[in-house]
Amino acid sequence: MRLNGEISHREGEGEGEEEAENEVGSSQKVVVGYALTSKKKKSFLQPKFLSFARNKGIFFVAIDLNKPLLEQGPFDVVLHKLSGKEWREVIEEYSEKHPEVTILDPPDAIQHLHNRQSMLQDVADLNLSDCYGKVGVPRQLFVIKNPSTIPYEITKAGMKLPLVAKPLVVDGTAKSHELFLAYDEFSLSELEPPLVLQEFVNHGGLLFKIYIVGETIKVVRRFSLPNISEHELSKVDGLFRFPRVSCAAASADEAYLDPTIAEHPPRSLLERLAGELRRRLGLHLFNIDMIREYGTKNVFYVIDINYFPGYGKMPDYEHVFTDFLLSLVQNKFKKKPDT
Ligand SMILES: O=P(O)(O)O[C@@H]1[C@@H](O)[C@H](OP(=O)(O)O)[C@@H](OP(=O)(O)O)[C@@H](O)[C@H]1OP(=O)(O)O
Ligand SMILES: Nc1ncnc2c1ncn2[C@@H]1O[C@H](COP(=O)(O)OP(=O)(O)O)[C@@H](O)[C@H]1O
Ligand SMILES: [Mg+2]
Ligand SMILES: [Mg+2]
Repeated sequence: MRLNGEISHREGEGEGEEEAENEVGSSQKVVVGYALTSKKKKSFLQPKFLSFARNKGIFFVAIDLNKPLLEQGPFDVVLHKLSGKEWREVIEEYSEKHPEVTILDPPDAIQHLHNRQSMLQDVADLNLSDCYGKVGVPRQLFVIKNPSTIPYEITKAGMKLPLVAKPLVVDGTAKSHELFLAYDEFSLSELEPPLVLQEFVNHGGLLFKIYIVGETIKVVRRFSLPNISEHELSKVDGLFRFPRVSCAAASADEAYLDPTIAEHPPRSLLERLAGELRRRLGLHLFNIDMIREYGTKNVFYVIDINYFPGYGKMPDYEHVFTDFLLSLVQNKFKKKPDT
């Protein structure tokens, strides 16, 4: 946290700084260095968010990727979502030299979500169930090399068709979102490993996106793939690629839906799941794609976890994010030994 006069270059320098002090009633400021793609910057650093944050004394400063990070700042927080080993090394070196700066989030924790096997392992290990419901992971099989063994492996594992085939690696490229529905096990050998094959779970065509920002949880509904009946399964064979059916445009929050399908997961279950995942994953910023097994009251499956997702689409994100950033820095301030 910076006190008056310590600020170097920052986003919108000088604009509204006076208001910031009047508004915030303090001369404390928080400087957040960010390294984001231009797409992410556009969707996340919306003008309304920047001005709201500035009025709370939070300033966003673009990290210059053409200059050494160690020569930039000073920052209270570094917020990043860039791919590649080189960037990971830059952030790791910076974090070692600046333990006082909060890195959102540590690269090795983010890396955990770049593989669809390690991504869901913590949920599987949790085996979360209480009087409010149960959270698991669909049965899945990982295919690392030879696709010709898939039919045998599927049968041996007793996996139920249809299956969803997903690239094992999630690296922000469009390829990592190329998903297929397989109605028979033989067509799967056409796919290119490494893959994860997940049992398709009927869920009434609705998915819950559980956004996590530190301790805050926000749930939104999105349309999803429709149920697949036994009859359809008996008549259809083959492999079908499908688009990103649950993207932001597929919001179901305003739609009239069957309450047994659309009722949000119990809050207590979400609090436990979010708390456990925050701790085990070591992440502050992620969302969880969760589905309710069709016909059950509260049997849920986590099918995807995303690092630093599209918070710009999350209701009230300006307030949630600024409160989160302030709490991060204030908690750090409290922990500082009296100097
Ligand atoms: O994988 P999903 O469920 O579509 O969520 C995406 C995803 O997190 C995506 O990141 P990446 O996997 O392409 O790196 C996000 O893109 P941005 O980082 O550019 O925002 C999407 O925003 C996520 O969508 P959503 O926020 O609806 O979960
Ligand atoms: N096991 C599954 N059962 C039913 N539908 C699924 C399953 N896995 C994925 N889907 C559907 O496919 C969509 C994308 O899958 P997901 O694992 O979230 O990949 P991505 O990272 O590309 O979002 C989900 O939003 C959901 O509609
Ligand atoms: Mg998803
Ligand atoms: Mg995803």
